[in-house]
Formats: sequence, C-alpha cells, structure tokens
Amino acid sequence: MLEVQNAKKYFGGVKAVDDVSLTVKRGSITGLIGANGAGKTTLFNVISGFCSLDGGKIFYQGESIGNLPPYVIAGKGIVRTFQTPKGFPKMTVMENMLVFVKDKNSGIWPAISARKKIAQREQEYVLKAREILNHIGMENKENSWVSELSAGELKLLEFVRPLMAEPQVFLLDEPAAGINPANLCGLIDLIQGLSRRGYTFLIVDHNLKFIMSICDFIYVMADGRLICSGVPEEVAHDERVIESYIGKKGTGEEACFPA
Ligand SMILES: Nc1ncnc2c1ncn2[C@@H]1O[C@H](COP(=O)(O)OP(=O)(O)OP(=O)(O)O)[C@@H](O)[C@H]1O
Repeated sequence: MLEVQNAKKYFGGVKAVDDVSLTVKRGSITGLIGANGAGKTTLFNVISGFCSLDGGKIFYQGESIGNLPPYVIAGKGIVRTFQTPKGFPKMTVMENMLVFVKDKNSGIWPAISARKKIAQREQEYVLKAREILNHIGMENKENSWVSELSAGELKLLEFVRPLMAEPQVFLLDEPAAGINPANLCGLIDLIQGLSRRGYTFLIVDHNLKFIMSICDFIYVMADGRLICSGVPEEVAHDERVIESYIGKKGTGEEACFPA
C-alpha cells in the first residue's frame, strides 16, 4: 500500500535518511523505532510531504507521491500526527473534531438550497465525533477549550481528529508519549480496532512495550539507515538492534525489551 524506495534526505553533511526502503501493508500496524536522531521523524516528513526528498521514490497505492505538497498527500488519505500537538486552542474539543470533516457537498449553494440536509449531516458528524471521544475516555470534554486540556488529552485529540476525515493511512509520531495508562489502553484499542477494519498505521514511538505489543512488523533505524526489520520477536532478539539501539551487549547496560 505504501512503499518507500531508496529514500534520501540530507541536511548539509547530515544524512538524516540514507537510502531507506520499506513497505507498509494495508491494514497493518507497522512500527518504526530507533535512537534519538536516527531519522524517524525525517522519514515521516518526506512521506507526508513536509520535507522534500533528495533521492528515491515513494508510492501510495501504486501512485508516485514523492515531493507532492502535504495537503495533496493528506487528500489522498495519508494523515500524520506530530510529536508536539497544538490543536486549535481557542476552539472547543468538538469544534476541533469537526474541523477535520471532509464534506464534498459543502459550499455556499448547498448551504442555501439544502439547509435541512446540511443540518442533518452536521448532527451525524457530531454523533461520530462523540463516539470517537467516548472511545478515548474524553466524552465529557467535548465542550472544553483545547487550551484547557492536559498534555496527554491534547495528544489523544491530535490522534483522533483526523479520523473525522476518514483517512486510510495514519503516520503517528510518538502517540504514546505523555499519555496515562488508562487512556493508552483506549488508544491501543482504537488503533487495533481500526486496523481490523482495514486502516493502516505506521507508528514511531520510544515506548518499546507499546510498539512491541501493538505492531505486526517493525523497522529499526540507526544513523539514517535501516538496520533491521521483522516481527516483534525477531527485532527484540536481533544483535544489531540490541547493540546499537538498546545498549552495549554484555556490559550489563542493556535496556530490556518487554517480554
Ligand atoms: N530541519 C533540519 N535541519 C538540520 N538537521 C536536521 C533537521 N531535521 C532533522 N535534522 C537532523 O537529522 C537527523 C535525524 O533527525 P530526526 O528528527 O529525523 O530523528 P528522530 O529519529 O526522529 O529522533 P527523535 O527520536 O529524537 O525524534 C538528526 O541528526 C537531526 O539533527
């Protein structure tokens, strides 16, 4: 569904993404891990159009999307979240959800000629937004100002807002960071439920327990390059991963992968 072929992105002498190729299958939950500065966010940026590619190609459903502007890529059904979410702080949670509605029938003329139908559709969107908020335990926050949300709530809102636009692929940049365990369970539930319905996820996160428990397949980056890929059990036991990402093997400094 999403295919990155030999992608390159350099910042002067820094090879942030250096000849990376990967495939994300439809309906999969694919993880991308690596130490700080490995190039994960830069790879997200080139896939979503926020950064130009210096080399290589990106295909979505067989169509080349490399170097298209972000709004065109989003319009094709690929949405991304950011490490530091902002939302629209002077709007309510519900208003923030409704901003993402993609209604082809909106416009001045339908607003004049079909007001009843539009009011009915608006009501449907509100119900859908409520259902999504309910899933992440934020049903009582729909009238709160976004500026009043905690960092964790803002993070969850950042993740669920694009659902209103019915995208096909989610690029999630550190969705688990700063989220309390109860809300994290809701988030995991939501991602797994969406994946079962055919939605596709590429997820970057430093929370290995979260990544290992939720992903079908994992890619590991170090210094701009892919060093390993496989199902969670394979990646957890790969010596290159243990040495370059988790800690020096045999020194007692290894950080543990979750069982
Ligand atoms: N706009 C930029 N200008 C210059 N260098 C950049 C830019 N963006 C990223 N880099 C560099 O590219 C490399 C990869 O950074 P990137 O943010 O993609 O890593 P990351 O794996 O997402 O790290 P983290 O886990 O800390 O978010 C780093 O050396 C970083 O300093």
